[in-house]
Amino acid sequence: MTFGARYRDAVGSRGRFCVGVDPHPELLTAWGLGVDADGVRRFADICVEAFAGTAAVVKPQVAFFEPFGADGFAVLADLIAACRAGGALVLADAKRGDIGSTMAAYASAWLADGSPLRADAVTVSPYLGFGALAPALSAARAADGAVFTLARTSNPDGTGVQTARVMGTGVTVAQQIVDEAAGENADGSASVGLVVGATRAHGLDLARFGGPILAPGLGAQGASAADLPEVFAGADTRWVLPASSRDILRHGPDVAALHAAVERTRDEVEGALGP
Ligand SMILES: O=C(O)c1cc(=O)[nH]c(=O)n1[C@@H]1O[C@H](COP(=O)(O)O)[C@@H](O)[C@H]1O
Repeated sequence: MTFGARYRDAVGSRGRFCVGVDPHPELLTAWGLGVDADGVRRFADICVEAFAGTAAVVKPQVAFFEPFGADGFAVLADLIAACRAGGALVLADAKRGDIGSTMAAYASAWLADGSPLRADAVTVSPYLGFGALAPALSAARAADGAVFTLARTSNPDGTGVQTARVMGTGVTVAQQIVDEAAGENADGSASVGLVVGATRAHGLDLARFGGPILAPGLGAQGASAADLPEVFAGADTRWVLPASSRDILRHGPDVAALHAAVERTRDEVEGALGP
């Protein structure tokens, strides 16, 4: 079953929302946990309980596990496996990007069967050239998984480079990434997703893009569900996947409150985007 089919099933039954698992040190402390591997493990266990059976997509932010070394990666591996076992798709937010031969190794870590970190999808950065992502795209297809490539990020610092014109064309860097990603999805597999922040007008033509569009920025970065129809006017909103981390996680460590926050935000998103 292609990633596209699995994705449609997940959002069809659970709604369009991606919850981020970002164990910031401040959140660990606010949850009464230590800023150490044991604290991250407890944080992850609570997130599994609250999200694995509810959210269509769970997105662990790898950066917050890395400071704990091998112990942090062991927690991450268990979180990924438990969320997948609970029926959520897992998008590992690792933002990998390197020369092609190195991308193949990254892709096998996050997408190959048998890897301890095997997720359904991984975020990648196309700024060593979209073509450098080719081994990751092949690995994604082989695994019925996906890579989500940054296009127009939610942070203000990205604007200069992402809205620059590609030499010899009138097309922005971000639009060229969208167009190349759309070409990869022409086979209908939806094995390439985009990352387009929900925080502002992105200036992209997304009309021909047939794959998931991760839209981070809800809550802590200022975007709201009510902004989504305008920001994603012109896109096929069935593919838009709004995401939030801190605005959900601030309701922890109470499992019921976290669960309710996901359902509430998902309902707001579904209401705003419409069928
Ligand atoms: O790829 C991402 O998920 C991402 C892309 C982007 O443009 N902006 C962005 O905020 N993110 C990630 O989405 C999460 C946002 O967290 P909150 O601001 O707490 O909702 C973080 O893990 C970011 O690394």
